[in-house]
Parts: sequence; C-alpha cells; structure tokens
Amino acid sequence: MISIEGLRKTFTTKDKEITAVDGITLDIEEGEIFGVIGYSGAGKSTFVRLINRLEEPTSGKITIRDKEITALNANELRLARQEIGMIFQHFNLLWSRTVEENIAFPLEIAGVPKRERMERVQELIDLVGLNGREKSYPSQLSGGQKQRVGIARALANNPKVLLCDEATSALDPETTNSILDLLVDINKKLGLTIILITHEMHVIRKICQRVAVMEHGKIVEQGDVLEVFTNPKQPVTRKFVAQVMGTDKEDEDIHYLLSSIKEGKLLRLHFIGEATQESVISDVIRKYPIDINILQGKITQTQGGGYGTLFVQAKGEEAEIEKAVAYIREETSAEVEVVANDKRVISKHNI
Ligand SMILES: Nc1ncnc2c1ncn2[C@@H]1O[C@H](COP(=O)(O)OP(=O)(O)OP(=O)(O)O)[C@@H](O)[C@H]1O
Repeated sequence: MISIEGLRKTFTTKDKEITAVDGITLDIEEGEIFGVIGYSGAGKSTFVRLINRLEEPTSGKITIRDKEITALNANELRLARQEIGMIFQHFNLLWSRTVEENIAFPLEIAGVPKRERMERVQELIDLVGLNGREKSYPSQLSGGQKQRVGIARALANNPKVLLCDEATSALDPETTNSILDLLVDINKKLGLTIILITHEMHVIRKICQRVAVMEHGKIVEQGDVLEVFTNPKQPVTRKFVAQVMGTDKEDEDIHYLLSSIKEGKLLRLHFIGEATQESVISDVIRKYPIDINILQGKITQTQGGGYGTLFVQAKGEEAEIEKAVAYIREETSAEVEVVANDKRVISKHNI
C-alpha cells in the first residue's frame, strides 16, 4: 500500500550537512498500524514528514496506493494530501477558531459546500467523542480534547492514511491511553492505515502490529511487535523493550531467587502470544501433586498477543516436578526451563 524506496534527506546548514534520513526502504500494508520508534535525533519526524512531502526528499521514491507521491507536481500533491491526514505533538490547531471551525477548515479548502460541511463536522465530532464542545476554542480544551480535534480535522477529507508525529508525547499517561484507543477504533472502523512515530515503546506495544526501529537516520530493525519484543536484536531495541518490561537485571534476580528458595526447583516460564491465554499454572497443579509458588514476573500485552516471563518455585517430589515440566514443555505453548546454579540457560539478552 505504501512503498518507500531508498528515501534520503540531507539538510545543509551553514557549517555542515546532516543526513536526517539515510536510505530507508519499507513497505507498509493497507489497514495496519505501523510504528516507528527511535530516540531524539534519530530522524523520525523528518521521515514521517517526507511521506506527505512536508519535507522534500533529497532522493528516493514514495508510492501510496500506486500513486508515486515523489513524482507529483504541486497541484497534484495538494490533491493527494487530502488522502493523507496528519496529527502532531502540539496539535497545530487554529486558536481563533472554534472546535467545529477547526474541523471544517480542510473541508473549506477542499471546496465542500456549507451544508455538507456541517454534516461531516457533526459526524467527526461524534466519531472522536467531542459532543458538547463544538463551540469551544482550543484554549478551553484539555490536551486530550485538543488532540481529538486534531484527529477529527485530519480525518475530515476521508484520508486513507493517517500520519501521527509524536501524537501522544505531550499528554499524560491516562490521556495517552484514551487517544491510542481512539486511534485503534478509527483504524478498525475506517480501515485507515496509520503510521505513527514515537519514542515510547508503550505506544508501540499498545496499538501497533509492526514496528521499525530508527537510529542515525536508518531502520536498524523491524518486524511484528511481538517478535521484536520477544527477540530484540539491536542494543537500541533492547533498551526500548526494557522501557516496558523493566530493566533487564535477570542475572541478579536469578541469584537472589535461587538463594531465597529452600526447597523444590526454580522454574522460569516464558509466555508468548496465545500462551498468555492458557491456564498453564492451574492445569499443572491440578494434574500433578506439586505446589507452585509465584515469585516474580511480568506479562504485557501487544496487538499480536501477550509476552512475558514468570519465575515460580515448584515444590514436591522431584519426579513429579519433572513430569510437570515435561507437561508444560510438550502440552502447552509456554516455554519452561529449570533454573539451577550449575546449568543455567539464560537466553535473554543483557543490556
Ligand atoms: N530543518 C532542519 N535543518 C537542519 N537540520 C535538521 C532539520 N530538521 C531536522 N534536522 C536534523 O536532522 C536530525 C533528525 O531530526 P528529527 O527531528 O527528524 O529527529 P527525531 O527522531 O524526530 O527527533 P525529535 O523527536 O527530537 O524531533 C537531527 O540531527 C536534526 O537536528
């Protein structure tokens, strides 16, 4: 649906050249929520602004639904942009216009007649949940409400793509979640393709199906969010995963857990995808005469399913514990390893 080939952007300042986007090639599917994550300066904003040519690429090709955006003249680009909505970190609203006038603005520019415009504005107000605030000015709204206006305005001309430039970075966690829920809602209702850039892994975890990690203008890793969470390859990706899963001090934790249990075995259970939906622990204690004591763990949810690790103490006859481990290994989709001082298998990364 969106195809990006060899995209580059170099800024020339007085004393130097900066390559903000350095040869990005990427395909984004119709209807997906695709996240781009990176630290400040990685080139994310420049990248997303190149997609609708708010920044002109130095080189490379962008095609959206078979239309080569990079080959359009100014007039064609103006029309093509009606199919590409955009929302911003600081909302970019018109402060002297009311909520409904802000939302109507792109419709006015597109030459939509007044009656039709007002009907469409009302539909959009309903869609983003701003009923009762039609006559308010942006200064009278909370951050979350302002972003809802931004979203309604971006959707006014029925775009096929929505670009989100750090759209929740100025919001508190609760408001962030409500805006992310709204984005998922409009993605499902309207089949809209969403590309969002962020420096927060929580945002990626919550709503994206796929993610690309940017560093120094390049994509250094990409894949399904669950896959990237489970098996991050680059150091920068591991740091982002740690934002959600906590700092990876597992080695230290294991020493502590091992020294604290006086009997039984320490098991490390790893849940990926559907495994988080299974009743692994209760099945095991129902089937085998052992006790399971939960010691430590964290499970988190992504759009592709859950992911996480649980440390448990298994108490009982050694033979029964072995049978229980074999059962988990063979009959469930959770992974299990017996953690021991001498034969620890730590597959997880170190940061
Ligand atoms: N108009 C410009 N002129 C010169 N350099 C620029 C310009 N815009 C961006 N840059 C530089 O390009 C690099 C990438 O910036 P960009 O804003 O795309 O990164 P980012 O990942 O979005 O970071 P942030 O979240 O801090 O904005 C930075 O080194 C930045 O200073």
